[in-house]
Amino acid sequence: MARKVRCTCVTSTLNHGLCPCFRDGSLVSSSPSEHAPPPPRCLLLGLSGSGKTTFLYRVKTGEFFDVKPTNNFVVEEVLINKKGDTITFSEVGGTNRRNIRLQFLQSLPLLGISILFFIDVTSSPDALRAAFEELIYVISYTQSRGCSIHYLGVVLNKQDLLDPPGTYAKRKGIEPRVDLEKEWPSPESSIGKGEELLERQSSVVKWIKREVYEAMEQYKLSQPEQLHFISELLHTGPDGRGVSMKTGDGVQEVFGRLVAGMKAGREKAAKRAPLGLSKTAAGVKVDG
Ligand SMILES: Nc1nc2c(ncn2[C@@H]2O[C@H](COP(=O)(O)OP(=O)(O)OP(=O)(O)O)[C@@H](O)[C@H]2O)c(=O)[nH]1
Ligand SMILES: [Mg+2]
Repeated sequence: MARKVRCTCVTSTLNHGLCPCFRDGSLVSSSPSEHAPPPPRCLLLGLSGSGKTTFLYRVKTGEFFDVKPTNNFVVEEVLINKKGDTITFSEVGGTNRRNIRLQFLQSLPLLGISILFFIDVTSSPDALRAAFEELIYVISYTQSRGCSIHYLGVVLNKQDLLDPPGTYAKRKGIEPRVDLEKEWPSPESSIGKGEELLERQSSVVKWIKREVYEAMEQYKLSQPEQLHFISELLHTGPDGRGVSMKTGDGVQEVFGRLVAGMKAGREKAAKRAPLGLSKTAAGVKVDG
């Protein structure tokens, strides 16, 4: 039965205490009709501190908020067009132990989902490895449950903190955290030795991308219907921009790609699936 609840998320703050949320695994919907299909859903996943909540606030309000680590999970509905269509984002906090995330994933109907997976590009190589492991775990876990991933966007966030000379961080007066020349990337031979410094920045991205593809091959995982590395936005030089939830650069592009990718992935999956497989056993239409 559709009902509204009072909670403390951003939507409720903006909407007089009312919002559509999953609480304790049960669907609470503000749809006008309880028979209307639920809005497409996207999981926001990634290690703690990678920028998931910051993204959520950005797309919800257009503003940057300095947020605290997420306990358990947060659910927000975000408008995608003037017709009033929405996406429901579910952020699973990265500080929790994996079994909490597992429980959350288990509570969702999983026939087809979309995921934005956040990676902090300034992480140390060890932390990046942990992020890859988590990403591979998420892909293999969803596939082991017979669920296809309609869209997977890997968001390489915090590019404002990379520090090639003359690029974004310096122009904006942001204190760079990673000096690419000195610290990053050391992933051994994968980075061409004689490269110009500015090119090394995009090498970081290439390295991340290659690692993910290799791991998927190693574990024999199927490709998601749509897979984007939100990395092409990383341009260097005087007009360089990056993906940064802090500065807001690339946020619209991430969102736009997600919306288009979810639609394309869903259509691709529908063509492939035999009739009738778009419904769960409980008769709930799974969308997005
Ligand atoms: N410089 C910079 N800081 C960012 C960016 N995105 C997020 N942050 C900061 O990184 C910290 C962690 O961001 P969150 O959005 O809480 O990260 P999260 O992935 O939701 O973390 P958990 O909820 O613990 O899983 C916050 O202090 C943010 O302000 C970015 O693009 N650039
Ligand atoms: Mg969070």
